[in-house]
Formats: sequence, C-alpha cells, structure tokens
Amino acid sequence: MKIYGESRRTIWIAADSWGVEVIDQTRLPFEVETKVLRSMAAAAEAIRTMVVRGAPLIGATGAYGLALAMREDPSDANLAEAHATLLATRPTAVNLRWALDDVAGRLAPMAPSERMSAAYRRAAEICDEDVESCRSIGRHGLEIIRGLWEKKGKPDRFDVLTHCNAGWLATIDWGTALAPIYMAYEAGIPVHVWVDETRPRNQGASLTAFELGQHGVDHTVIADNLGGHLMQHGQVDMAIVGSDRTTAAGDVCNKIGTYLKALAAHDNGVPFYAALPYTTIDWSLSDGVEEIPIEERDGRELSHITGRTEDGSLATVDILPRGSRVANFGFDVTPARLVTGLITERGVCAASREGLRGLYPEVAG
Ligand SMILES: CSC[C@H]1O[C@H](OP(=O)(O)O)[C@H](O)[C@@H]1O
Repeated sequence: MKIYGESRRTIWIAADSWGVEVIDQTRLPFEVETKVLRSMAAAAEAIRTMVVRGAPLIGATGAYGLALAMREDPSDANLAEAHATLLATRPTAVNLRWALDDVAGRLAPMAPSERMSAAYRRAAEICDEDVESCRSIGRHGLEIIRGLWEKKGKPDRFDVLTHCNAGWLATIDWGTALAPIYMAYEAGIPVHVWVDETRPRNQGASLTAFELGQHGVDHTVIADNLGGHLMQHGQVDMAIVGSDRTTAAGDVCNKIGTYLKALAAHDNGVPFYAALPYTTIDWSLSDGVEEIPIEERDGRELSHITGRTEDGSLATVDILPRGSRVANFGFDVTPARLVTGLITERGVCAASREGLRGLYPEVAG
C-alpha cells in the first residue's frame, strides 16, 4: 500500500542486497523510519520488540531471520539454534512457526553451502505468496461487505468495526481484515471504519488509523470500550478482525479485547468475521481457549504511553500510581460459536471444522 503516495511493502531486501529492511512500526504514526536487519539476532529482536508485528509479517521476518542465520553459519547446529531463537520471540502467532518450519524443512536436506541463497529465495516467496493471499482475502471479503451493504439498501454509509491492526502493516501488503475494506472503498462502497484504539499498545490508533488515513478511507478512532454501545444503537453494520492463530475448529485467537467485541456483536446481531490466510490456521488444535498459548508482555506497555507533545517531539509518560501491579496479556480467543464466518484466500466459510475442511480438503483431513 502507500505511505505519502509511495508504494511500500513492510519488508524488503536492503540496498546492500543482503540486509533485510523493515518499517519500524514503533515509530508510527509520527515518524516513518526503517531499520536494516543484518543478523539473525537483529531479526529476533525486531519481532520481540514489535518493530515488526502482525502474524504474517512476523512469519516473513522469521523466514528472513533464518536466511541471515545461514549467512552467518550454515551448519545444522546453527540452523537448529536460529529456528529455536526465532520461534521463542513471540508464542501466539502461528505464522512464525509455520514459516520457520517451512524454511528450515527445505534447508535441512541441503548442503550447507546452498542454504543461504535457498533461504533468501524461500523468504521472498513467502512474502509474495502472502501478498496474493491477502489480495484474495480482500476480494472475498469485499463480496461480504457488498452483500450486507446491498441488503441494507445501499445506504450512504456502511459502518465496519475493526480491532487492533490487521492491515497491510501486519502483513506484507494489503492486510487481512483491512483488505476487504480497501477493496470496498475502491469499489465505491461508502465504508466508514470504527477503529478500536486497542490498548495497551494502541495498534488501532497508531497503525490502523494511519493506514486508513493514508488511503483516504473514512474512519473514527474510538475507545475500546465504546464498541458495545455503538452496536446496541445500530451503528455497526459488521465487524472484521484479523487473527494470530485460528484452530481447525474455527476458534479465533486475536488481539486482547477481540472476544469482548465478539460477545457484543453476538448480543446485538452484528455479523462478526475474522480474516486470515491459511498460514494462520493451526490444524493441530481444536480448543483455542484451552490450547493456544497467550503471550504475556512487559507491564510497561500498560503503565506507560508514548505520544507527540505540543512541540512535536515524542515523549513517554507513566500513567499509573507508583506501586500498582499490571497484567498485560496480548491476546484472547473468540470461540467459533461467536464467529459469523472466516474470510480466507480460498473463500469464506463457517467457523467450523466442516467449513475449513471445505476450503482446505487436502489439509483438514
Ligand atoms: C494479520 S495478523 C494481525 C494481528 O496481529 C496483531 O497482534 P500484534 O500487533 O501483537 O502482532 C493483532 O492481533 C492483529 O489482529
């Protein structure tokens, strides 16, 4: 997508032809800065500190992290160590494990001398595949939006609520939850987006609002707690969220607070969709609430907030009384029963084992 009119992806090979350049998302929306990752350790740190974040982008960064590792030392031991180090950076988004297993599985039988170039090649393929998956998610999601808009009589405003950032900044391009919104906008459907700020890191306020503003999509940033009230008063026509891990039975793990939005949507008859590529599906799990590991992050993300001061400089301030304890769980799981449908690159299905089996017969068994 575009930043100030320039087409960008979130990750690419740097001008030196081997470094991995990424947009530093901790600086957005106030500064557009990049970082060049030149070691596996730097790639791991970028994931851990959320310089890069979002399930597909985390996976792609992990894949390039293995390429950087093979540049350093292509031995079996280093391949195993790099896989373990990168996998340990963030436990919830299954794309990371998928990408690391994919690349490492291809490298393992190769001669060490072939591994670096093969890893770079595969990482680039993973990025290109993700772009096409998200484009396709956009097309399928567009038809859901179009159908609901037409069913409502083509009003001059169609309100979509989204949580966190599942836009192009969470992927390589296009995004998952936001791809249908971009395509609806381009199709002339009058979408307006309620953007959950998404405490504590405010990916909605700082990333989704930035993306939508850059693309010209009408949007309003709201407190996370406003969504239920808007739904009660008929001001939300549908909700679309992303996913970090979806089980074979259709349970959707996503940013903390998603479950509460799904409960409010269910109580008010608001269609609630999750958008995700196949790389986000964990076919080994059935019960998301019981089985998906939920990342617990540093409490400082909750106790401190960063913003722009009157003079335009950035500042971080403490917003809690000294001595107060904080709990900072990064994700929750929405049971399939609260999900209207899953929007994937292969089409839209029910949030169920049967629904996913219909789209992925070769995997779902
Ligand atoms: C398309 S994946 C987006 C997904 O990832 C976000 O989490 P984080 O920013 O912590 O990586 C959030 O759960 C989004 O829905």
